[in-house]
Amino acid sequence: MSDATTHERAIESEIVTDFKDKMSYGSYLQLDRLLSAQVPISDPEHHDELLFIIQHQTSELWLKLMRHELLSARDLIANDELQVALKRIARVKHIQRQLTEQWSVLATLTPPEYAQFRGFLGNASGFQSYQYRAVEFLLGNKNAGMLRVFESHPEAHELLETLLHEPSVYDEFLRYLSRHGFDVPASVLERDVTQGYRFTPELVDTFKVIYGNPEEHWLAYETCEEFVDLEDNFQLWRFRHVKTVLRIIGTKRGTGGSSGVDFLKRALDLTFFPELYAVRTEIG
Ligand code: HEM
Ligand SMILES: N[C@@H](CC(=O)c1ccccc1NC=O)C(=O)O
Repeated sequence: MSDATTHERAIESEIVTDFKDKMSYGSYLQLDRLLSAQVPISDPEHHDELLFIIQHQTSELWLKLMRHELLSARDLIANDELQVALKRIARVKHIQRQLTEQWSVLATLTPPEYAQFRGFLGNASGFQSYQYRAVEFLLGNKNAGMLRVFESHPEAHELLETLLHEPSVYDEFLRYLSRHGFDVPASVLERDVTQGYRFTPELVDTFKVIYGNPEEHWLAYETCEEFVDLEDNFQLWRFRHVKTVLRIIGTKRGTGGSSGVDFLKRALDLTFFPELYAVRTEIG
């Protein structure tokens, strides 16, 4: 009998079923480990805590891939392989979209539901996400003070300490531009990369040259626009965070000790690539 008649798909005889001595889907992906890592702490267990845990764990997995891609993009730029770096950045932008879209799943958590298990979270907070901080450092939002919350987590502290002392993707792009004949002040090329990036007016003129003749500087021009996309996407994630927090806890203080939404909103004023925005005012 055909599948259409039985409404049941026949399992083909060649399909492999014996995994005693073979690698399987679950063993390759270490699913036993992955799927035993969701451990609610509310007592009695609250139905919605699993949503809360999985929302964070999936975010951390995407952040892991984002770190991987951004680190590679930065090193490719340093190696003058800008075209390949753009491929990495294209993937990062899709990851950012996933991260931003997934706020809608958590937004189904209502204030009374969250209030029933928030107390169990103690002082745990996303502020202590070392991967989020790693991504911010890679994009250039350096802040040595952020390392303090990782003093009791040596691996995270070391990772962030390393990234703090390394150039960001933007630092490497500016060095690339200098190697390729564009004017980049020595103060930028030799800057202390552990410090937050400072707006440099001379660079706006450099970007004016690129934006004034895209055909001639196509690769640099495309990279500038990709960077603006990265920042735009990052801000969209921050905005959705603020709005989700507002609808779930209003203006309560955060479990991490901050003022809450007001503190989060201040991040919306930060920019990774200030000259790429400043140049827009100068065009036309
Ligand atoms: C019910 C859901 C959530 C609430 C109420 C919430 C609330 C907050 C608050 C109030 C802060 C400020 C720090 C503090 O005092 O705690 C914060 C920071 C943060 N949260 Fe969330 N959050 C939620 C979900 C998430 C999720 C799903 C993620 C994804 C990983 C996340 C990532 C972060 C990050 C990275 C920070 C640091 C932001 C910064 O430094 O600007 N949060 N959150
Ligand atoms: N800061 C949140 C708590 C929170 O969202 C959270 C708690 C534990 C693990 C991750 C969290 N996510 C983001 O801040 C709050 O104040 O309710």
